[in-house]
Amino acid sequence: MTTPHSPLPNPDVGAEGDDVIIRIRGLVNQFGEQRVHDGLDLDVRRGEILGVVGGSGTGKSVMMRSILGLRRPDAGEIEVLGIDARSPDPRLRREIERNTGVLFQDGALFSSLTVGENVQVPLKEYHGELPDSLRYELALLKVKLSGLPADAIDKLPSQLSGGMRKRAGLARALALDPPLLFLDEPTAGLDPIGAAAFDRLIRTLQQALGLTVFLITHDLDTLYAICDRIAVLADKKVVACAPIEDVERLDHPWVQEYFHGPRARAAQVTRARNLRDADAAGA
Ligand SMILES: Nc1ncnc2c1ncn2[C@@H]1O[C@H](COP(=O)(O)OP(=O)(O)OP(=O)(O)O)[C@@H](O)[C@H]1O
Repeated sequence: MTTPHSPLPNPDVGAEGDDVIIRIRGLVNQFGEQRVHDGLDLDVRRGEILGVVGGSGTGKSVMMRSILGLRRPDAGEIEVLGIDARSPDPRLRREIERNTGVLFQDGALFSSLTVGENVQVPLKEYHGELPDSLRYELALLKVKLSGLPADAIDKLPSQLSGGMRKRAGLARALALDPPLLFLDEPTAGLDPIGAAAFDRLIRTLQQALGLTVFLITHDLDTLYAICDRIAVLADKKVVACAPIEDVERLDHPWVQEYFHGPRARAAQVTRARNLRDADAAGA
């Protein structure tokens, strides 16, 4: 699959032997006259953090919604954990839902519920048989796992900072121990230190829990710090899906502008420094 600009096609698609957890083929999404995706292919491998980038309006969120079954595509195939995401069968839909955690951009917490009650929403839906005290304990575990202090569990979202609300959203996304985690702009609105801490948290949780992470971001620091591969959306398709070092070299105008501007250089310097520090700490 090549594009007029792309010497680096989406090389993994169809590769033999990969443990693919999300498989998209020929995806088409259209709103009226506007075609957002036109024959988009993508494989997400088990255990990776896949960063999804692309200009504004290129259809990153629409792709995520299609994978989650929140939008029915106009054409194409999507398999999540081997299940057809387009299936109207509610049991299959539920199976996908039970195995995926989602952190939406705004956290999407219920404002009238405490953090603990928010985290317990999916637990109640899928494990209604559990006693209240155990559900509370499970919620507390997820709250702590997400890096919040234990007393945050009884607070309302409005009593938390933006960064803490993201962590509360993450705690809820992890409530059912899903193997697959979707993050939509997780560091948007955080200051650089808060964003770096959130990146580290995602990496730590991904490694500790063996998660596969589908991460939409504009944040170059996040891409350099924690993503195993980057999928680039442009021209209504995924024009490349590869480690960042390979994507940087892609001969595509948007990629060149994005990965070779001043912000990208700053992110590269930060990564080089972090790698050096990590080497020194390991030496
Ligand atoms: N429900 C809808 N009805 C009509 N058009 C829509 C709808 N949802 C998305 N679109 C259009 O689809 C295109 C892709 O939207 P999407 O939100 O996926 O972009 P994005 O890549 O996530 O952008 P951003 O980086 O700005 O968040 C946009 O032009 C948007 O206006």
